[in-house]
Amino acid sequence: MPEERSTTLYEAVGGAEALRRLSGTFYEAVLADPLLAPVFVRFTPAHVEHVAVWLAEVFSGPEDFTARHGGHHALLTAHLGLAITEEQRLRWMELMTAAVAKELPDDALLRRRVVEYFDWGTRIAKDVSASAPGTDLGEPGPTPRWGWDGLA
Ligand code: HEM
Repeated sequence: MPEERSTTLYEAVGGAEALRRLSGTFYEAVLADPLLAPVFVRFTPAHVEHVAVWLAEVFSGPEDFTARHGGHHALLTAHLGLAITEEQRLRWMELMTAAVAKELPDDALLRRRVVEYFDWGTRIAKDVSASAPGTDLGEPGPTPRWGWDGLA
């Protein structure tokens, strides 16, 4: 079994600092993209930090998104009403895959698992985005965890 499997994905990507860089590089590209920029009209710099904190928790780092930012329910609610198209989801994936290649360690399995998380997560964001703002999402359960074997 490779040594990397004994660490969390959070540790393997390089922790909070690496996730902040990933998020920053990604949103820089998003805001310059003609297909995605219109979806992010209400973007603020806090978004970069919130996404990094979310990813840290998903990859088994500190559980700060749950403690401070409303947890899984708030994450899903943020996407209500955005009406994300498949074309937009694919562009999001393209830009995130490029950001992963630029900012994360040169480790093929690590990068594959991270990109697989984004593929899974963007499908959920797209599904949720088809519902109107204010839709009752119920209790979605705890923040999902993604590891070396995918969804935990
Ligand atoms: C794994 C996939 C995704 C993750 C982890 C994610 C994460 C997040 C987080 C943490 C927030 C809250 C930010 C804050 O509170 O400042 C957020 C909001 C948002 N997300 Fe995502 N997101 C994903 C997919 C997508 C996709 C595919 C799109 C559109 C193509 C999208 C568009 C947005 C927008 C526009 C907002 C801000 C909504 C507002 O203006 O209040 N997200 N996302």
